[in-house]
Amino acid sequence: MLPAGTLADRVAIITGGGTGLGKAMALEFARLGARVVLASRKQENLEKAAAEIAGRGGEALVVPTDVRDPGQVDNLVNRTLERFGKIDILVNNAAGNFVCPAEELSVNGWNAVVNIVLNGTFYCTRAVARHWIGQGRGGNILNIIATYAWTGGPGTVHSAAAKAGVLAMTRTLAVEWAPRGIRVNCIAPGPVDGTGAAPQLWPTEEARQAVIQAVPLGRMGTPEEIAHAAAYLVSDYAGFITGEVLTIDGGTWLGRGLFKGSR
Ligand SMILES: CCCCCCCCCCC/C=C/C(=O)SCCNC(=O)CCNC(=O)[C@H](O)C(C)(C)COP(=O)(O)OP(=O)(O)OC[C@H]1O[C@@H](n2cnc3c(N)ncnc32)[C@H](O)[C@@H]1OP(=O)(O)O
Ligand SMILES: NC(=O)C1=CN([C@@H]2O[C@H](COP(=O)(O)OP(=O)(O)OC[C@H]3O[C@@H](n4cnc5c(N)ncnc54)[C@H](OP(=O)(O)O)[C@@H]3O)[C@@H](O)[C@H]2O)C=CC1
Repeated sequence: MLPAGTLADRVAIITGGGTGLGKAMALEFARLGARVVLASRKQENLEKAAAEIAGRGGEALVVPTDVRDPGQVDNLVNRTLERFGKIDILVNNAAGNFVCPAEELSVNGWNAVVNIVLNGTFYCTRAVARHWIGQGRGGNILNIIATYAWTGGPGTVHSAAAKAGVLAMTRTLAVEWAPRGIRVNCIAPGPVDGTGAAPQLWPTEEARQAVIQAVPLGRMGTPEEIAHAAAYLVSDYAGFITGEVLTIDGGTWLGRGLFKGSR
């Protein structure tokens, strides 16, 4: 666990910050001293998370935002600057997902997920980086992807394709903006319990157990485990890391040996 004060005086925008991993990251960043800006569509979720942060002595600004709309993203950046005067960290965490055979996926279904995950990440990234570059200062971007960005993800072609795009965006911008002092990294979580993923991806206990069976460490991850790693990557401790993917999946994407490693 990083010491309190690690993110002192930092201002962090976290998309999808009202629930799941986004909320866990917001709580952890606030514990470390950051002021956090929570952005997603549902004000009620954002307000609840902000109240929890305030209850622990932190400071959170709520800006209802649909990341698919570049105008709303500009508003997010402007509201953050009005309130805090600067931005240090952007976490592109917002996502949508559901399981659907590719041949049955509608054009709207494809667009709904790709627009949130790939386009939304670009709109937020561009808006924040334009500010940084205009000010001649650096910053930190963390993108939340998934291991099927490189393994493929049967049943989730929209999300897998979009996350692969975000991975390529991360590596591209890490190099393009390194001379600007902007670091760009990813976390690729494996299955994590207690978030909005559950009803979409493992809606029954049977489905959940089937997912756990695929994890060499034999359990799902926790939102807090992802949040601790996220805090490290956006902190000065990770100052020489850019363009990287930190996989936190209990060994899942590596698969199993044929003769050892079976549960
Ligand atoms: C070997 C096993 C290894 C296992 C390893 C597991 C690792 C886990 C990896 C997980 C990686 C990623 C996880 C996540 O991203 S979790 C995030 C989950 N959270 C959410 O999805 C919350 C937000 N979601 C939403 O807002 C919605 O679900 C949605 C994405 C659909 C967007 O909402 P919106 O209101 O904009 O969209 P609509 O409801 O109007 O729908 C748009 C079109 O999409 C079609 N649709 C919606 N749901 C489904 C479905 N379940 N099946 C098929 N189609 C669907 C909908 O019908 C609309 O299309 P049409 O207009 O054509 O009808
Ligand atoms: N949980 C898991 O097992 C895994 C999760 N991930 C990734 O982790 C991240 C967080 O997911 P998780 O916490 O599990 O799920 P959640 O459903 O809890 O989080 C998704 C968040 O995205 C927000 N969101 C969705 N659409 C939009 C939009 N158009 N504009 C702004 N915000 C939006 C939602 O808020 P609202 O509805 O208010 O807009 C919600 O807070 C995602 O990137 C996901 O792909 C990756 C691998 C595994």
